[in-house]
Amino acid sequence: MYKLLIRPVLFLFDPEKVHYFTFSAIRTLHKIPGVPAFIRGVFKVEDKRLEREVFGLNFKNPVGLAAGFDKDARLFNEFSNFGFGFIEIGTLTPKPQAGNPKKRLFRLKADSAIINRMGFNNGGVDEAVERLKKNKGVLIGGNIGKNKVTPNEEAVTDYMVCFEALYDFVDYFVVNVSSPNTPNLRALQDKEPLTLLLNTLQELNNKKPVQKPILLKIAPDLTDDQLLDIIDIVKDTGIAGVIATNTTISRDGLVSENKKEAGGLSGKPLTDRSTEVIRFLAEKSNKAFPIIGVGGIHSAQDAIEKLEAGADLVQVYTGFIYQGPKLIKDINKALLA
Ligand SMILES: Cc1cc2nc3c(=O)[nH]c(=O)nc-3n(C[C@H](O)[C@H](O)[C@H](O)COP(=O)(O)O)c2cc1C
Repeated sequence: MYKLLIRPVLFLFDPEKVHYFTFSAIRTLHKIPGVPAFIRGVFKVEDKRLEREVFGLNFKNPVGLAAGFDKDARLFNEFSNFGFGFIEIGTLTPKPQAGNPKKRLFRLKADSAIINRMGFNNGGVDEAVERLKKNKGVLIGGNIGKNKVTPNEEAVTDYMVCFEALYDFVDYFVVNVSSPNTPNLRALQDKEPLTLLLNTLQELNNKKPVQKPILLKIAPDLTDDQLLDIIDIVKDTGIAGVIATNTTISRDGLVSENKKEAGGLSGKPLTDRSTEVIRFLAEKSNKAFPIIGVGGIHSAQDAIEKLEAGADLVQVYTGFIYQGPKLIKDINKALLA
């Protein structure tokens, strides 16, 4: 129904407007008695065999909603009704920021892809915390970043502020240094600044009565040498794992007119590269740490390939837009087959 009826209408309009319209529609629908239970009935697949224990957390199933969709933690309770095993909110920054000027989100329909240059538009971490207090039991990842105006030399403080604010309200953390849309952010992926950043957060974490898993989200554009550095950094800093991958700056093989837009590319053109990164990390590290696989999952088979390449969990974003909520059910059903 989504691909035949809903998507053709949604795709007639500006993608960012559709995003906010969809949020209002889902919120409104959830206020109608019986509808949340109906949505759960249609989409949720509950089965012991889908449960996973990864970095000490118990996931009801291995399919999550990737960061950037519910940046401000507005709708995580409602989204979990569509069958996700976990929801990653963010990227959040200490202070609210508007992000880049519109238009900044582009569909590449012929490529089953999206280009975005949102630039961490978000209402700031404190506002999100207020909403997270209304969590009805959803497993939440908190994806954190730095404000655009914060120079890289002071970036550590921004991540610390977000870590402290979110600590009581998320189950795991994601350090995002891989978005292509905040100038110079990806320089923080270099060995020295990254080690400093992760060590500092680990120190904060170690002071807490309970340590929360901290993961690093990486770009698909890293070279093999840089990926080997990442393996060393994960070992040296003792963080819990890696999310592979964020969007790419590559434009290889695209046919859509919008391919010239600046920003990060997600969706089908990213499928193979992100799986390759997962396989490389898993093989070269001898599976030393858990990996969340994300990038171009548009079918159950795409998800299975990532799990077989070494991912412990997967996330979807662009595939959710192109395929609709049935994608999550398809993946979970396929895992039971
Ligand atoms: C519009 C949009 C906004 C995004 N915002 C974020 C973000 O704020 N933080 C982040 O870590 N990743 C962000 N991402 C990246 C996704 O979480 C994901 O890593 C990437 O899109 C690849 O997965 P996909 O091909 O399933 O979309 C964003 C992606 C899109 C399309």
